[in-house]
Amino acid sequence: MQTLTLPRPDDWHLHLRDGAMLTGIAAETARHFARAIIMPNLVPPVVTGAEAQAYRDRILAVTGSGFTPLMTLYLTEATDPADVVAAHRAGIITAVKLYPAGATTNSASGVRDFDRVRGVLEAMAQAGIPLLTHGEVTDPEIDIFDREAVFIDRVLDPIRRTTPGLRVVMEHITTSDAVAYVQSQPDDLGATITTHHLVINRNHILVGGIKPHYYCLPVAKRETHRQALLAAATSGDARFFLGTDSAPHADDAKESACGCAGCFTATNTMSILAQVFEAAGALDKLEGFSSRNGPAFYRLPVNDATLTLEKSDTPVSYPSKIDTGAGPVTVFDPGFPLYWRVL
Ligand SMILES: NC(=O)N[C@@H](CC(=O)O)C(=O)O
Ligand SMILES: [Zn+2]
Ligand SMILES: [Zn+2]
Repeated sequence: MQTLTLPRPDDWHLHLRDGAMLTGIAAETARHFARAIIMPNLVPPVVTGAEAQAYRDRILAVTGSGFTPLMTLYLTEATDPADVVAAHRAGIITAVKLYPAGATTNSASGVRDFDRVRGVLEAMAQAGIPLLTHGEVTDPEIDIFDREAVFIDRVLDPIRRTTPGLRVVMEHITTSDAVAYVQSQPDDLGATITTHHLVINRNHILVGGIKPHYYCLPVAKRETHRQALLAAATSGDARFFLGTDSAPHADDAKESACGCAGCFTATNTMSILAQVFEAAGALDKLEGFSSRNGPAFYRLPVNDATLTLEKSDTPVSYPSKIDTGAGPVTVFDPGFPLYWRVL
């Protein structure tokens, strides 16, 4: 029996939601991951240090202390730089999240005019607080498949040039353009890659009928982009690390005439990744991607605890849905059987 033991992985981009959904899904992550960067796009969003602290307490009440939620603030044009710096200094927050207004789920309170957050970004650069970006422009003229590449040119690169020292994570990258941009920059820039973007391309969403459970933002691109993401994730380059962007929505909100964006992958992420990395001939690179590169970027220790995966001869079973008090949530289906089981 083949086994693989890793330092316990972390998830550097995760949606846990709140209330009944949080209660129903938090264990799916806490079972395998030691820490996660918790996205702040609740309704209403997590914008102050006090709100982040209260949200952290609600998460810990569900997970218990074996899991460490690393909190983020949702950047708005009214964000107070002093509050951000104080929350960071007090150990309440790890990073700040930039959503262009209207770019994705619950982003209406995000940023419209990037000049209006310059003061916050400068304070973050000085204090060493990373900025996490949902990297898509919202200009209706720009095709949805081009929105990430245009964001890099029009928004991200100008922000980084005018804010020296600002550490940035490009979240959930989906294009070869983003991979190339990270590779061209110094190591104050990192990027998370999701599990699902290593598995699906846009055909999975659209061929043979529309598949709402494969719809997320940024939307999956053509196959050449998936291959670029896979090459980056398996390259050993420490600037690329796992952020699942596991984003639960109740099935009735996904299977709708206007379905929500988000794939829920917490349950089977580690099994899928082991399989994908093995198929790419890079099983030895999984440890860096899921357990070492993220802590290195965030200047945190690698976890002492471990996680062991075992390869079976027969496919492992996992639930197709998680029942939550907020309704059932469909678990991402990679479209192939999984043989790696987390022990
Ligand atoms: N990725 C998604 O498609 N959805 C996320 C938001 C986000 O990460 O952009 C969500 O909150 O549902
Ligand atoms: Zn996003
Ligand atoms: Zn997300």
